[in-house]
Amino acid sequence: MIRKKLIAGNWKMNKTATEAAPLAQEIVAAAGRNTDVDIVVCPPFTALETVGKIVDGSSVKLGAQNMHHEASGAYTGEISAAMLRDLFASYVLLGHSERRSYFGETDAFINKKVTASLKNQLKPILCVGETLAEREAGTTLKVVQTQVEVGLEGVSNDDITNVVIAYEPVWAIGTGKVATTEQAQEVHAFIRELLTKLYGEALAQKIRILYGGSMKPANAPELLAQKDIDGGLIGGAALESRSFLELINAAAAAK
Ligand SMILES: O=C(CO)COP(=O)(O)O
Repeated sequence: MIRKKLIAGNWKMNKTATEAAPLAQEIVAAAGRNTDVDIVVCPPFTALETVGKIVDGSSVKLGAQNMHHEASGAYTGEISAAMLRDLFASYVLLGHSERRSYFGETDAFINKKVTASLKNQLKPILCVGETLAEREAGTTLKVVQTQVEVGLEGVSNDDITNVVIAYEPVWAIGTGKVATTEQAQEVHAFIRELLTKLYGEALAQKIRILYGGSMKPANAPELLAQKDIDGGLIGGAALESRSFLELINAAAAAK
C-alpha cells in the first residue's frame, strides 16, 4: 500500500496536563515502537509540553488542535506555528468543524493557516465535512469540494504530500452515528478525485484522507478496509488508551 495508515487522537478540550500525562504514557508504552501505523496525539495547548516530553523518542507524534496564521503579534489568546514547533509539534488540526461552527472559521481563514503551517514545517490535518442539513439537501459533495479547494489554495505540489485531509461528517461527530462505509468511501473517493484534478494522479495517491466521526474499535475495521480511507481522526475513543490502542491495531491490520 502506497499510503501508510494514520491514527490521530483529537483530545479536544479534555485532559489537564496532569491528566494527559498518564494517557500519553500508556499510549507510548503500548504503541511507541509501532512503525506500521503513523500515530498522532493532539492534546490541548496546555498539555502539549507535558505530552511532547513523554512521546519524545517514540514513534508517537505530537499535534496541536489549532494555530494562528500570523507569525507573531497582537493576537491575544492565540498561538503561532513557531510556538508549536518550539514544543516539538509536527502536526496541527485545522478547520475542525467545531472551530468552523463555534468560532466562525471560514474556508479562506483556514486556508491562511494551512499555508502558514506548511511554511513552518507543520503538517496540517485539514478537516472538512458536511452538516446534516447539507447532507439532507444533497449538497455534501459540493460543500466538501469548496472546503478542499479553498482550504488548499496556494499549496504547491512540493507541499501537498505533507497535508492530511480528514473527512468528518458533522452529524457523525460525538453522536455515535457513524457514516456507513459506503457514505464514507463515496466522499473519500470524491476527495481523491478532486486532489487528482488539482495535483495529478501520482501525488493524489500519496495523500492521506482520514475518516472522523464516532469511529470506534467496533466500526473501524470496516471503515479502514475501504480503498480511500487511510486512517482515522478520533475524538471520544482517543481519550482512553485501550480504545485508542485498539484503533491503532485495527489500522495495522488493515494495511
Ligand atoms: O471530531 C472528531 C475528531 O476530530 C470525532 O469525534 P468523535 O470520535 O468523538 O465522534
